[in-house]
Amino acid sequence: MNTARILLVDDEIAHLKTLEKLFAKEGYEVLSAEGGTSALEILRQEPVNLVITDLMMPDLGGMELLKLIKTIRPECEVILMTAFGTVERAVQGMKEGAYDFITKPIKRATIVKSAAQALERQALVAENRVLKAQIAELKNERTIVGQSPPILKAISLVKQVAPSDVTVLLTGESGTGKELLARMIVERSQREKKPFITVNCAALPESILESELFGYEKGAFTGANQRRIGRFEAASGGTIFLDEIGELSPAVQVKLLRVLQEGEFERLGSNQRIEVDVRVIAATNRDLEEEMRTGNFRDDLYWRLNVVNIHAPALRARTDDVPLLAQHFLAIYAKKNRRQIQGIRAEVMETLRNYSWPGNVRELENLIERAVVLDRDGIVGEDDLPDGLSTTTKNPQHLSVPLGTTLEEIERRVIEETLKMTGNDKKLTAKLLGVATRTIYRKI
Ligand SMILES: Nc1ncnc2c1ncn2[C@@H]1O[C@H](COP(=O)(O)OP(=O)(O)OP(=O)(O)O)[C@@H](O)[C@H]1O
Repeated sequence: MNTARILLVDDEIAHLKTLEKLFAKEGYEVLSAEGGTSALEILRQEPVNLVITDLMMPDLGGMELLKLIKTIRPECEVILMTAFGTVERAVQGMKEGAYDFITKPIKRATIVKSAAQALERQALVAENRVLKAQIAELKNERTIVGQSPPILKAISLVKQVAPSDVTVLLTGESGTGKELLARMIVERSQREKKPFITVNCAALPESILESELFGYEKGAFTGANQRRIGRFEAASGGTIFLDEIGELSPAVQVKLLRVLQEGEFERLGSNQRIEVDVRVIAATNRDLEEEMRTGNFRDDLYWRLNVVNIHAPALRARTDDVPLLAQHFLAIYAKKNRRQIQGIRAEVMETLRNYSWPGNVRELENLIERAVVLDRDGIVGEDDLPDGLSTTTKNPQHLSVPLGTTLEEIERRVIEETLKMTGNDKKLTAKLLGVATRTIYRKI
């Protein structure tokens, strides 16, 4: 059953009746008018989604009617029906805002398809308008887009801790927006105008990382031709963001612990103490508690870093944010690439919602950028998605168990399947199942 309302306008009564039957059979609600004037009368009183009108009518022609509709009901779509000799006028009609024109004699399939597409565009435009309004509202949240409870919780914690100098540990999978959250903390802190230095601890080899962070004196090692200050000194008075903190070697962990505890360190090859006032924000996509247990990460450092923990939720745990984020990136990349794109087809949005997003927001961002560049018809459709995305789409998985299964067995399977779905992320699994992480460990 289609809930849309279609108004048919034609002075040829027999033709009008045929169309009435056709669209009623398709399940639409159908209204009809035997001329432009009475069509206008109906439009003034009734909500109508789509008008399908003949061009040549004695009282008020299709073109005039089109212009009036676009004035009084701009959201209403219009399809023009035209006889062979008047195609040029119909083309003119497209310029005036008609969705399509169809030449007589009219084929059933053609007109039904065109009507369905016009209505889809209308729904899309309406949905995009709502999303745009929501995004405008979010502008003062900087670029952190999302309205789902887990991201709102993260944002609210950010606001709460930003003004103090407390050390923050951001956790969450890769691409969930940890760096963005770190920037938001800085922007809302008293250190906003001071240096903000970011270091990706995984990007540098262990030997170089230590000298990058703490600097070195001339002659500290082969190739150290002159003194160089490290990132901690560069960040003095401001903030340092240490990304992928789980990758730190034991030696660097010790030095970092001392900076956090005493605010001091030495450059490589020097005995001189250097004092710094730096706020530390650290991030990791590893399970540091697990790393602690296996002896890869120092307990004392962990507790120093984890004064406040803010968790950036995986995108699959907040699928309600997918349309907002998709729309947000669409606006950004359409502008950047100077492309006019009206929106994203409903079925594509559904595919995106159901996908499991192992690369999280970063993956969604890349996907939309690609779609914007590839798109040729002004609407992001299935053809603009990478091959196989829909087939790899993972609906929130279901577990079916025969009645009579023991609760113990059901629990075991739910935990196993949830672990699989989250890529063995115990913390996320615990969150999804509403239990403490240690419960998951215990059950495993
Ligand atoms: N909530 C969000 N709203 C808007 N953009 C977002 C959001 N979350 C992430 N992004 C964007 O996604 C991309 C990845 O985010 P970011 O680099 O902050 O993730 P990350 O968790 O630090 O990743 P990694 O662990 O791999 O360093 C960035 O381009 C960022 O701007």
